[in-house]
Amino acid sequence: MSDDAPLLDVRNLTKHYPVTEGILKREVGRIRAVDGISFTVERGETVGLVGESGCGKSTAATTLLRLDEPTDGRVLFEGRDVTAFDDRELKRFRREAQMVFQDPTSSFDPRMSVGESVAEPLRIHGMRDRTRRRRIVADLLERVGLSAADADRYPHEFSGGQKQRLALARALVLNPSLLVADEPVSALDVSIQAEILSLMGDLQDEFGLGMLFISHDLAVVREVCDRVAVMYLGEIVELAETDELFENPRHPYTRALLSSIPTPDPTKRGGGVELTGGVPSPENPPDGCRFHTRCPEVIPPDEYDVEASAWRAVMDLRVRLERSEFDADGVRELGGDETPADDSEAVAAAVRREFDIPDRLSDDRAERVLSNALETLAAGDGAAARDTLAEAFETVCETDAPELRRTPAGGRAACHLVESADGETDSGTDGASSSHSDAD
Ligand SMILES: Nc1ncnc2c1ncn2[C@@H]1O[C@H](COP(=O)(O)OP(=O)(O)OP(=O)(O)O)[C@@H](O)[C@H]1O
Repeated sequence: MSDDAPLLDVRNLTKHYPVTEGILKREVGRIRAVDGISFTVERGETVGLVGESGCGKSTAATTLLRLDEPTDGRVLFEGRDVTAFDDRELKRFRREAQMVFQDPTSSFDPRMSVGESVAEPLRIHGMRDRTRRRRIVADLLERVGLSAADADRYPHEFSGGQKQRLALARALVLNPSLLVADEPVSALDVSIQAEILSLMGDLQDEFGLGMLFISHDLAVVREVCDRVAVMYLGEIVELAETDELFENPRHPYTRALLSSIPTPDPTKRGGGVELTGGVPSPENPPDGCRFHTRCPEVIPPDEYDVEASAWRAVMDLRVRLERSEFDADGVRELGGDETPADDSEAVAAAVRREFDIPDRLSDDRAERVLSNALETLAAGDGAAARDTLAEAFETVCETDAPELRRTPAGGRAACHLVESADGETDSGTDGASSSHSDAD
């Protein structure tokens, strides 16, 4: 053990779930649930892990605790390599690192009194003395705002908020130094959420806990976290001090997430960033920057001067063509009855309307490429249209995966647009890759 080492140091953590087929369970693909994430949690610090549903937050939690075996990467706990722990070391680690889940109801056995449930980890870890167990539980129940007498009651007698208090008591009964909380308040009424968050803050101070706080609720994350890591499709795209991240988000995805937080002041709401398209499948994530298929700031090639919204619209058409979700038949349907199938101009206009592409792009050369491609599409050759657009409009965002680089403000972001600490905007210039620790 080393006192200088971070409490938790996650390096290049990876978890892929195999996709299998047939009785022989032949592997035909992999779900890249977590794909090389690195971050640290210091003693007493709360680090938030945020991102849309399915981006890999829960998988990150369970694999770093080795409740699920990682596919690759290392997890160091107080400098010791959790990924190399044998059964005995793992048992000890399970005392030091605890998890709290979203749904407190399913985490209690309805047939056990809550006192027995809270004391269970003590029993499992060898404390035979029943009276001592009861004393510890009574003390903890009081510390989480319940009463010692509650120990003899059963889970159904408690509200959701009270059950989450019980879950916290159980997580703390072994005196851990790390708490991983996966959406700990999202199943609770908003009025109760604040109480539980405040209790968690108090307990954290009291127990000196480091905490990984997983949530899709950015308003909550802003309240409780010291630093925040933003995940997209299995990767961390930005990591920064909470104030910095909320005041000055560097990654377009972070900006889009923040813009979806409702605020009481309608003039401040949103900033109007709207993401197009759904989240791609983690089984087949996009090449380059995984966010490029939805990014409002996707970079046009140098040779064209096209405004961002028009460029995004053209990219949306490209994404649909690449995924073969849109072809000549789809194009004809767009036109409806008024558009004769052989009127290629009318069909092209219908495609522009569908994708919000302007009638003319402001850049003449880009417009020529687009009109040619639309004509080919209207003539029934979607693949050729796709190739024409791909060749002429290739962007760095789809060819190069940006590395997670240090920003001038001290955080990290993985985007070709983000200026790194040394003033560069190209990738790979300061060596701070996503496979390195973020211990700054
Ligand atoms: N056991 C599993 N087998 C196969 N795929 C899985 C498994 N567990 C998770 N996944 C997939 O991995 C991806 C990440 O899931 P995960 O639950 O970690 O995301 P999340 O960000 O926590 O989402 P949510 O906020 O909805 O819980 C998803 O595509 C999910 O379907």
